[in-house]
Amino acid sequence: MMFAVRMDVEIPHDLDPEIRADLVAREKTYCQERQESGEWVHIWRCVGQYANISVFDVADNEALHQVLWQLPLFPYMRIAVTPLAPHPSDLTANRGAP
Ligand SMILES: O=C(O)CC1=CCC(=O)O1
Repeated sequence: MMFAVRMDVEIPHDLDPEIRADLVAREKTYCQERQESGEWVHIWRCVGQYANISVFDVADNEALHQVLWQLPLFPYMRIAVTPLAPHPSDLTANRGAP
């Protein structure tokens, strides 16, 4: 199943800089591991915002929940999930269809 996920990050300004740097570094490693596994298909920066829009390809709702729940920055994020379905006008998805 495909999902679009918007993540808005709000790290408290008074968080210890070392803890902040560690969280951000672990977030990057985690994100790149999930990209390697094929679950995290896209990540795009929302220009001018500490936010991203990502696309996930996972088995089901529970699998997505587990991926998101384990984000190191999860406690500092607002997350909005949109389930995706093929669009009837998508040439790549409908090649060969009548
Ligand atoms: O910078 C962000 O948008 C938060 C984030 C999610 C995965 C990652 O590497 O950073």
